[in-house]
Amino acid sequence: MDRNAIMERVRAQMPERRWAHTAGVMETAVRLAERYGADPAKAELAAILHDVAKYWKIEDQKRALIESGEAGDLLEYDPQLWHAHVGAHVARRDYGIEDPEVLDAIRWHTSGRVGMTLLDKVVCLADYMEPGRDFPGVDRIREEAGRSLDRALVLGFDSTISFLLANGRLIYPLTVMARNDLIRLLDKEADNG
Ligand SMILES: Nc1ncnc2c1ncn2[C@@H]1O[C@H](COP(=O)(O)OP(=O)(O)O)[C@@H](O)[C@H]1O
Repeated sequence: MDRNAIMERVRAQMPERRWAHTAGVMETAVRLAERYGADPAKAELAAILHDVAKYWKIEDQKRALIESGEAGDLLEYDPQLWHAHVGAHVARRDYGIEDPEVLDAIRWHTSGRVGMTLLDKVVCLADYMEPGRDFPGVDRIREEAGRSLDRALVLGFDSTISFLLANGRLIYPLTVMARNDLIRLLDKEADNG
C-alpha cells in the first residue's frame, strides 16, 4: 500500500479532529527527523499510523492485545495506553508495515520505553507538541525541542506524570523509567562535555 492509500484508510478510521492531530504529528515528526537526523519517511509513516487504533472499542483493543501477544503488563493499566501497542499490531497486519523501527515508534509513542531509539523519540515528542496541542507547558516543550530532543521529551513525560499525579491516577511505570533513562543520558553527556 502506498503512502496516500495508507493515509486515506487511516483517516477513515477516526473523527476529523483526530485526523487533524495526526496531520500535525506527521508534519512535526518530519521536521524533528530532519533536525535530529532520523529518517523523515519513517517518521512520517509512524506518525500516520500512530493513532490508527485510538477509536477501536476497548473490548476490541483488549482482544487484539491478547491475540497479538502485545499485552505484556498493559492490561493492568489505563486502557488509554493500549492503542499504541494495538496500533503497531494493526500496522503490520492490515497495512503491511514490516519495518521494526516504524513499528516500534508506533508501539512506544504513548508510554515511551527505556532505550528509546531516535525514531521513537521523534514520534513521541511530535505527539506531545504538534501545533494542535494545547496544555500547560506545551510551549516550553516546543522551545526546548529546538535545542534538545531528549530534554524536550523529559518535559513531555514530566507533564504526563504531573497530570496523572495531580489526578490521583495510576501511573504506568515504564513512562517513569523512560524519563529516568533520558535524564541519565543527559547527565552522562554533561559529564563528558
Ligand atoms: N505512564 C502512563 N500511565 C498512565 N496513563 C498514561 C501514561 N502515559 C500516558 N498516559 C495517558 O494516555 C493517554 C493517551 O496519551 P497519548 O498517546 O499521548 O495521546 P493521544 O494518543 O491521544 O495523542 C493520555 O490521557 C495520558 O494521560
